[in-house]
Amino acid sequence: MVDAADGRVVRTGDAPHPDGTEIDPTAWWHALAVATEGGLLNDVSAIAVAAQQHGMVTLDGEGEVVRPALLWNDLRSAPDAADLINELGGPDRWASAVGSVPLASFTVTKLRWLRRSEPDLADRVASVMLPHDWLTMRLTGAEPTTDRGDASGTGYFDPATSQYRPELLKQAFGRTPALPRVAAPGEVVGQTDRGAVIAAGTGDNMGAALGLGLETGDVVVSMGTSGTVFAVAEQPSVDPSGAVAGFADATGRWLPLVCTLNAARVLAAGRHLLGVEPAEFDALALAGPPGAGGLTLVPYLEGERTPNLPTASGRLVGLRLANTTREHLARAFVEGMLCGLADGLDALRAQGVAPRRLLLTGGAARSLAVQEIAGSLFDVPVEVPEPLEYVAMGAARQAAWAASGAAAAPAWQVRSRAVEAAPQPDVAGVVREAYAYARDHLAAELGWALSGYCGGR
Ligand SMILES: Nc1ncnc2c1ncn2[C@@H]1O[C@H](COP(=O)(O)OP(=O)(O)O)[C@@H](O)[C@H]1O
Ligand SMILES: O=C(CO)[C@@H](O)[C@H](O)COP(=O)(O)O
Repeated sequence: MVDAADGRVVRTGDAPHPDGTEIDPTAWWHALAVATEGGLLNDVSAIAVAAQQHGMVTLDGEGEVVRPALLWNDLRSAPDAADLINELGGPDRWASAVGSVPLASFTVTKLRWLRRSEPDLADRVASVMLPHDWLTMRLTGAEPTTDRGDASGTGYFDPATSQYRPELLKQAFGRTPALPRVAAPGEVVGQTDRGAVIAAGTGDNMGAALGLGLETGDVVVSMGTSGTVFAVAEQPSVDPSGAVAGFADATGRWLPLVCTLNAARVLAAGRHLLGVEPAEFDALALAGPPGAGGLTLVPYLEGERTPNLPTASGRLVGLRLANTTREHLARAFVEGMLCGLADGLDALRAQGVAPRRLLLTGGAARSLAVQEIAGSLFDVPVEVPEPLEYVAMGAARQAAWAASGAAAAPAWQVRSRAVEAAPQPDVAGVVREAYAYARDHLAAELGWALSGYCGGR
């Protein structure tokens, strides 16, 4: 909860999300009740929901949930994604139709999986929506709505025209269930019982972009469960390689974005391996030499989405007597995670994004080792915004915008601190070459050639 005048945080609440990649959406409703216990929302004038993108919430004709929602990081629909790409005539056809090449995260592939694997349940589906759409509908008690930003992660919405592509939904699912109405940026879509206005809400990355007040030249490197690298753009983007998803943002612009499956939890795995807490892990990583003495981690611990290697596992290469130390290992985990995101930055550049500064966000941005090593590894100045939940800040800013009835979101100041470590192109070059070599070998063993990915680095 923030003060609409200046974006100052007044109160916060939270509730945990269970592990796993599918969940009954009612758990989100209960989590909202826990997070707002004690009347947190009683005197608010406006609310918006920002939530993880993609996913699949299916409802029957009575509005009841048909099956647990599949989340963005559920990879069971990877073969369905490949089928859909082939059926339409290749990745470039999808990129031109909906701005993105559908991977297992995208709703359209999950619907194909449902039709193929659970046809009886598929037959019961009357409407399909996204996590934030469902929660918003529960709050308004009215017709379901979505926004351009989240809709652009379905695979059946064209962010360039802001129109659904029902023929693509039909191709995937055999018919076209009802879809939420796409609300305009800043629109009021309903009211709570207490009279607070409800804004359209959006996907989490669009929320973070709004919360951070992104401007041209800003690139966010977000390290939460997913790793995302994104920027606002004045034009839609189309990347047939599939590395960059051409999403819409929450303001009427676009949000080219690269998403990896392996970010903060790679560091958690490193801490677990070494049996240390975050502060000690950071100290170890900073004590390890740049390049970790030739030790390289390709961090595909959850399979990977970008590059599209859903069956991959991680790989640690270059072990020698001299580098088999706790310091080298911790350093290799941080560098491996950041190299995956640096590849993402290259993919954004290939789409015409010209970064002037990087903003590190997400839970892992709290790590001093991540901050310092990012400062030397990336070839753009790095800043760390003051630690806030920027997805929630974006939802709040959208809510304040809707309540104001103004043409644009209110201007709130975002404070950030420059990371002092300067880019070290020579060191970064060596680290990234070693990473690219290990990454490409891993991909080749899985039968994939990544030539063209990130400029063939
Ligand atoms: N100091 C830290 N160092 C490294 N990782 C951290 C630190 N603090 C929190 N994290 C990690 O951040 C993650 C949560 O980040 P968050 O951005 O909230 O994720 P989500 O994408 O799930 O919203 C957790 O995996 C947690 O381990
Ligand atoms: O799929 C994407 C972006 O396309 C993810 O960024 C999800 O939107 C959610 O990520 P976490 O909040 O769980 O990290």
